[in-house]
Amino acid sequence: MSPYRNLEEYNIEITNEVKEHFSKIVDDIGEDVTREGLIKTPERAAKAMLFLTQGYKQNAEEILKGAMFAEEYDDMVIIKDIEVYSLCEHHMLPFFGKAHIAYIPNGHIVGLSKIPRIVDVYARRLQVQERLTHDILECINSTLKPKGVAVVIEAAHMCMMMRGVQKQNSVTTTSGFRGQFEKIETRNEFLKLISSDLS
Ligand SMILES: Nc1nc2c(ncn2[C@@H]2O[C@H](COP(=O)(O)OP(=O)(O)OP(=O)(O)O)[C@@H](O)[C@H]2O)c(=O)[nH]1
Ligand SMILES: [Zn+2]
Repeated sequence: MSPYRNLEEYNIEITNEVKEHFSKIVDDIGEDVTREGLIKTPERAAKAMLFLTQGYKQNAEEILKGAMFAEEYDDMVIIKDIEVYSLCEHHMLPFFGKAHIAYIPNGHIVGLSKIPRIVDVYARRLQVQERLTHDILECINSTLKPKGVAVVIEAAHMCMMMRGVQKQNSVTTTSGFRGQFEKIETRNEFLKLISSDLS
């Protein structure tokens, strides 16, 4: 089975069930679900929600294992500014921002696109930013077994912007470091490179 399962493979019964729930929500908030503009809304919302949570059906380890190549390169590899869109598990509202990821190979490198792909696998679930950071970190660490891995995520949370505390400019930064990145010099080099426009 492809590790990149997507919407086309979604179970029609689940889509219809989620659609019925959205229909009820539209009704419960006082809207007219039969109004022209809203007729297809429960179905669209169901498909959007299933798309945004498709990570539960995907396997990040398989994605990484599918493109690991033996290579004697033992310097830092950094992929920065990877867009992240996730849903906070408390309010099911989006949080979004950027992930910066680095690893130091240990006999194997990985296809570059696979790093953003595994970010999406873990982001497309109900998450907290801390767990998202650690899920990505542990997946790379246990699958690629590099000499070191680092993950930094900077994100804004709609549940803190549109409602609740209503702060528009706060950004949450989470990070995780394993192996050689636990050494302060290596970690600082990574942090310096992700803050530069030239890395
Ligand atoms: N640590 C962490 N907290 C998060 C994340 N996303 C949302 N939250 C927080 O989850 C908390 C849930 O707190 P509750 O008091 O149960 O919910 P609430 O009454 O809606 O809280 P307010 O947002 O303060 O109105 C809030 O403080 C949110 O800011 C996340 O990724 N990580
Ligand atoms: Zn929230």
